[in-house]
Parts: sequence; structure tokens; C-alpha cells
Amino acid sequence: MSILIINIKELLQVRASHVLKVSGKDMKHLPTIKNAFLLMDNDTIIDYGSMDNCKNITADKTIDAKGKLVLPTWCDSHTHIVYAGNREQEFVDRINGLSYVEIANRGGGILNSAKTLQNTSEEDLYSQSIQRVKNVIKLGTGALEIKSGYGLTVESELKMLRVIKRIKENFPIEIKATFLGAHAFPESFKNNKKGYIDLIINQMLPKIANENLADFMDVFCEKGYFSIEDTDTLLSAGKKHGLVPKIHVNQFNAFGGVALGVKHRALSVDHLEELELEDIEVLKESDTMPLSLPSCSYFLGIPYTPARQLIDAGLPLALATDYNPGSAPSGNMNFVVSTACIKMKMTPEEAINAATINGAYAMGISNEYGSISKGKKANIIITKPVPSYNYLPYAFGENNIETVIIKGRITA
Ligand SMILES: N=CN[C@@H](CCC(=O)O)C(=O)O
Ligand SMILES: [Zn+2]
Repeated sequence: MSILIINIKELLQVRASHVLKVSGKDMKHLPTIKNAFLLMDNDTIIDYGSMDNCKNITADKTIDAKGKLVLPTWCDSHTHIVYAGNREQEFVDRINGLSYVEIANRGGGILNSAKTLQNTSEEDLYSQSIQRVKNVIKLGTGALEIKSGYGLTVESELKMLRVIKRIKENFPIEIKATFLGAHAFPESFKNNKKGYIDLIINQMLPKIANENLADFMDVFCEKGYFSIEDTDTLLSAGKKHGLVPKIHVNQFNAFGGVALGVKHRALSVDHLEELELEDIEVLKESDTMPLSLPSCSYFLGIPYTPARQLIDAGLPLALATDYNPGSAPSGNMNFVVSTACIKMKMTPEEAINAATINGAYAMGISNEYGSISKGKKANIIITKPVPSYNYLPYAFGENNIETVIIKGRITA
């Protein structure tokens, strides 16, 4: 089936298909066409341009987008959207004065979510998770990275990854799965950290590879979690099974994790709330995408990634939600884009680039997603009538998405 969108007030993020990411000054530029049309055939974008050149084009369905913007769907490249239960009690504990780290040290945090997930059936985990997936699609997300990491046992990590696989099979959006068994040390391995790392390497990884359950390997490289040496060992082990590295790094402390990520040619280094000059220098020599999670900074009240420093140094930046029960219980990419503008001083052009093409790069899919390009997947947002694209981040908290098209089908 073909869909033609006509009279588009402004078509955003129009790029040649070979552009895989944008960096530095180029992030300030968002290529657009005013008074445009867009043509999709089945799941693919096949043509676009000015309305002046739309005269002889017909399609099975025509949508009039007068007064509305059209842009690629958001690419949310860092989520933990598969989880069981919630952690609203910890939210209240933080309001009453405890820090995220103090809560974690008392056995809350990731271990709290792991306990709940271990006691939740695969079926129940799937139904809880798909509610969130359905919601984020309505909010304009068309590609999603999903991590394991609340299992922390062989059985429960596999349970999480099988749920991710099932979501992938049953939903039209693009999904990439990340194995994050190294998210925290389980209580039973508190005094035997090497034992847990051995379990990941010798038990979890071979099974995951055997069932083809993950694309990427992630590690929470942080004080009190996995050290530089642990992360190095784990990423190397993941690579042997074909898993591309990514890291949670510099969330609370900067101690060389970014350089380690670059050494491993990580696809992205994520969080970066704490950043040293040497981190920026090392990233300049790499293809690794720095990735920021503003909703986590907002929710925990920790610093925001210094986006200006990264972009002004000529680097690219991707934005994602970090959707998880502890540090960012929201999968709203529109809020992420707004918050990046409001709190990180990114321009709307930079934020939209970071949430589309650069997010796609951070999932290794920017050859097919993240821009309006001929031959790319027809993943499209049509907004409500709005004055300009600046209005999208400006009107924070307002839902300005009217229609979401995923792989050429109207989905929301
Ligand atoms: N920092 C590590 N992992 C998650 C939070 C996990 C949790 O608190 O449940 C994050 O990216 O923020
Ligand atoms: Zn995370």
C-alpha cells in the first residue's frame, strides 16, 4: 500500500541516505523542505519534495498535512523498558532525603527491581512491558533499544531477553536487544564478584549467543558496580560472541570508562553526566557516539550531560530516554528533546538531530532509520498543526503528535 502526504507545512530532517550521523557544528543544521509532499510505498520512503513537484503523483491513500510538520520517528537508543513492577516507594524515599546511591546501598535500586522480576512470570513480564511499548509508539518512537539487566541470574536474564525477542516479533517498530547482565552484583555474589563475572562469561553469554538473543553487550561501569578491569574483561567476552559493546559510564564518577569504551570501539558511551576533558579528547579520535539521558538527570536531580562542551568540541551527541523504573520512569522522547533544549542548551535543531539520526547511529541502524531519505524505512511522525518546529520543544509536556506511521502503516 502507498501513502502520499501532501501540503506538509515543513518536512524535517531530509537527508541523503548515506548520512549516518551528524557532529559538531553540523548538528545546528536541520535540513527541511517547506510546503512539501512525502510518498511511501509499503515500508519504504520513495519520494519527497516541494508541492510544486507533486502534480502527477497518486497513491492508495492521501493525507493532507496542512499546517502540520512531518519528521522521522524518534530513535530511542537506550531503554530498560522491559521491567516488572515499579519503584515509586524509592521515589518517595528520595523526596524525603535519601540519595539514589544510598537507596542502592540498602539493597534497593537495581537489586529491588531484580527481585521483583525474578518473581514475575515471563508472560506477566511481557504483558507489563508491552503496555509501555504501545505508549512510546503513540509518543512517536519508531526504533527502540532494550536492555536486560534486571534478571541477574541465568534464568532471569534469559527471561528478559526472550521477552525482548517476543516484543520484536510482535511489534512493527525496530528493536535492538542489549545484554546487560553486568548491571549490578546480585546479593548472593556480594563477596564473590569474580564468581558473578565468571557466571556471565561462562553461563549467560554462550546461552544468549546460542539463542541469538542480543545484538549488543552493555556494562554499568561505575564505582560500586563494575570496575574498569571488570568492564574490559566483560566487553572482550561479549565481542567473542559477536556482541557489539556499549557502556553505562560517567553517571556518577569519571574514572577512565570513556577511554575504555573507545578502546573497545563501543557503538555508544551512555550517561556522561560527569565528564573530564580527557574524555572529550579520546572521543574525538573515535566513531563512538556520546549518548545523553536528560530524563535521568531530571528525575534524580544529578547534573546534565554537558552537551555544549561535547558539541562545541566537534563531537556528535545522541539523546535517549533511559526508560527504567529507578532513574527515569518515562519513555517520552518529546520530553527528552524539550529537556535537552531547556536544561542542556541544545538548539531545537541539535536536539532533533540527536533524537533521530544520531539515535539511529547509536543502534547501528542509521542506514535505514533516523532521517527522511529515499530508500529508508517509512517511520514518520505527523504533528498537530503547530507554528514551527521550535514549538515542539518549547511547548514541553504538550502532546503535539497526531499520527505515527511505522514501516508505512498508520500505527497510532
Ligand atoms: N545506571 C544504571 N542503570 C539505569 C538505572 C537502573 C535502575 O535504577 O534501575 C540507568 O541507566 O540509569
Ligand atoms: Zn540505562
